[in-house]
Amino acid sequence: MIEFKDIVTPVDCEVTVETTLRDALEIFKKKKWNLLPVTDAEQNLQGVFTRSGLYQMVLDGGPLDAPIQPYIKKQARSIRIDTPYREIEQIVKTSKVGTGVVLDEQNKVIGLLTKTDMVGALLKSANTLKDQLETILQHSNIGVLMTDGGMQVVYANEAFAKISGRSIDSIMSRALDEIFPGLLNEGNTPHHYEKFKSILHISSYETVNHEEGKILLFQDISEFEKMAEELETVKKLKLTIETTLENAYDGILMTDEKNMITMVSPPLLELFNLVKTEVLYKPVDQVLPQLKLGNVFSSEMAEVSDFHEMKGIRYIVHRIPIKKDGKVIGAIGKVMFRQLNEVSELFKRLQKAENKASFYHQQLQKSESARFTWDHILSKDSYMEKLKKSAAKAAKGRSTVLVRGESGTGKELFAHAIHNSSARSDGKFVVVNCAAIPEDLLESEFFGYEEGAFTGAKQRGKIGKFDLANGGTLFLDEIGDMSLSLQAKLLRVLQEREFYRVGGNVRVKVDVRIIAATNRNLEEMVKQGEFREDLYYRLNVISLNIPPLRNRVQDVEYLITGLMRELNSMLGTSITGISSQAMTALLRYGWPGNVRELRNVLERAMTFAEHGKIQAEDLPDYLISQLSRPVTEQISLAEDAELGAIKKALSQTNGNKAKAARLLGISRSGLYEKIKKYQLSV
Ligand SMILES: Nc1ncnc2c1ncn2[C@@H]1O[C@H](COP(=O)(O)OP(=O)(O)OP(=O)(O)O)[C@@H](O)[C@H]1O
Repeated sequence: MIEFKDIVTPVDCEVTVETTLRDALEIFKKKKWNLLPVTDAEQNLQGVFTRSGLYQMVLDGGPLDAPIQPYIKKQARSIRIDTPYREIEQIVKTSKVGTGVVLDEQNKVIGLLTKTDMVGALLKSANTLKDQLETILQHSNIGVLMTDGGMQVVYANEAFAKISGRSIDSIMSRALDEIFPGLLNEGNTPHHYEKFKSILHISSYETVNHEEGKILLFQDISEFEKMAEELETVKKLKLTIETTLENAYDGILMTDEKNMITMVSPPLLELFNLVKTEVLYKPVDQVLPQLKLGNVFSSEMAEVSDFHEMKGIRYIVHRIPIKKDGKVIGAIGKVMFRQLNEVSELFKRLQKAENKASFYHQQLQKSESARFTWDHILSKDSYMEKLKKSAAKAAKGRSTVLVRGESGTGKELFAHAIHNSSARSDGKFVVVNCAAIPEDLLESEFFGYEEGAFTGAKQRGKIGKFDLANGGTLFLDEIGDMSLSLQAKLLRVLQEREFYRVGGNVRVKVDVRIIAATNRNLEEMVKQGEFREDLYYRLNVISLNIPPLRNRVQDVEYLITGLMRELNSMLGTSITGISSQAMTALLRYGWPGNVRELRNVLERAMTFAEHGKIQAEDLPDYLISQLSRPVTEQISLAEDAELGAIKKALSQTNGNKAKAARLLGISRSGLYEKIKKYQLSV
């Protein structure tokens, strides 16, 4: 930067009003100045003695010793040394006076400012400027090309050489149109110049010859294109994250480096009752302080919270820091509650299954002992009550008992209770399911076999069920499924109270009470020759006929309550309620599988039930569909009562319609009509 003091010509001679023409001539001869500043003894400016003043004095014939005083010009042009350089430039350009006197801050004369000084300085600053500009242009990544008025290239920088793929030497001093045809026809407004992948600006300037030269600037946009591509990728990535978040199964939110919420998933908003627009760009520690997401900014580590609860829903928070170059620049909060509930649901079911397994394990240990008593047979039905009483009486004797009824009505339960209330309750209660054991094994199951009776395994012999039940009760379930040959052997034991083991010839005496059960029509089987008549009579000494559940109208609701209590202790649950819809569905159903089916349905529903109550949706579909049965199929309360009375009468009379009609006080044909109306299967 040029300063004024750098271009001032110092004055090293003293010229006063007394200076003589001779001295003045001497100074002018030596200095080539156009004027001499005239000062007093304190260097204050008195005026100037110009070269033309000198000539005038000589022409006037002034003696050489005469003082120059009369020829001194009083109005001298002076400039203070602290005048800014720009102003000096202006003064020099406009002033008619070629030379000015320079004064210091105390207005004392210190030098002269000549036009030569000024031109020299301007030239120097122009050169500096040129050097600076050239340095900038050479290092700029904007390609620069300059022509003179004749459109010949006068300047090109490195960046242009790079953009155009030409060396500077091959361009310089050549006609622009020749090297880059058509370039000059490009418009003056900045635009995309495809050939050089640049934005082109063309502007004009005035050359020293007052012609119009061109300056062409090329801004490389391949960098921008790369950036735009990157931006596009970032945008796509953002969209992907947003879509993922929108559809996330769990609650997720993200924060930035100031821990402000930048993204949030709908399940999270739903869980915490929040509105997206109200939480976005808010500090997470203010909106959801319970998540403690700020923790990861100090710990810089991912962490998992303890269990929390919201609206009765348990959740855990997984806090994850987002790091860049080792610095935490945000956080992700993952609020897991859905899987958690599923897992805990599975866990609950596992626990229930375990409880069940241990229950069955205990029961297994108790097998061969009768577990149930009359109290376990739940019923409010008066016929059932009577049946229990008669069975209890029969239990006291020794007679064989035949328990009949559809599958699942509780035949085995009766057998248990009979044994338990009999005099042989201390003895074993041995169960044989005649339908479940293969025919060829049934005999050895019953009577056992002697050591070495078979070649092959189990050489040591086997104790049969009769042996086991000695002194106790043998419960022959599904007796109707026993083969005729075995029926004969069974009959013999019943008659003679002794038997032979398989492969043995020693008579074994036994004292066993037989309780048999079947759901088959033995009378019909006898008729068909499938069941021995003599055995039938032998078994049918005391016959207990358990009515199906559909004929025990009051029992369904009573059993539901009782079975739920029992199942709760077995499953380890505490389901105590049942919705009225679920109850309606259960009451409307026909229960072909009887109490066993009801028990299974309840067990399943209690496994699924939440909040301590069975809902309709916890029931299997075929039961839910009871709710949507057409109205015409449904019956009124009065009809319900009527149906109940008919069912009861029929079950008390063992399906004897004449007796049932009498009991109901209606005609037989009237009963037939009603049986048809209610589609009863009798
Ligand atoms: N009155 C009742 N009170 C409580 N539980 C009952 C009652 N009747 C039956 N159950 C239960 O129903 C299920 C079936 O009972 P049980 O095995 O005694 O029937 P069943 O008539 O012997 O069946 P199957 O002929 O198929 O052997 C058992 O879990 C039993 O505890």
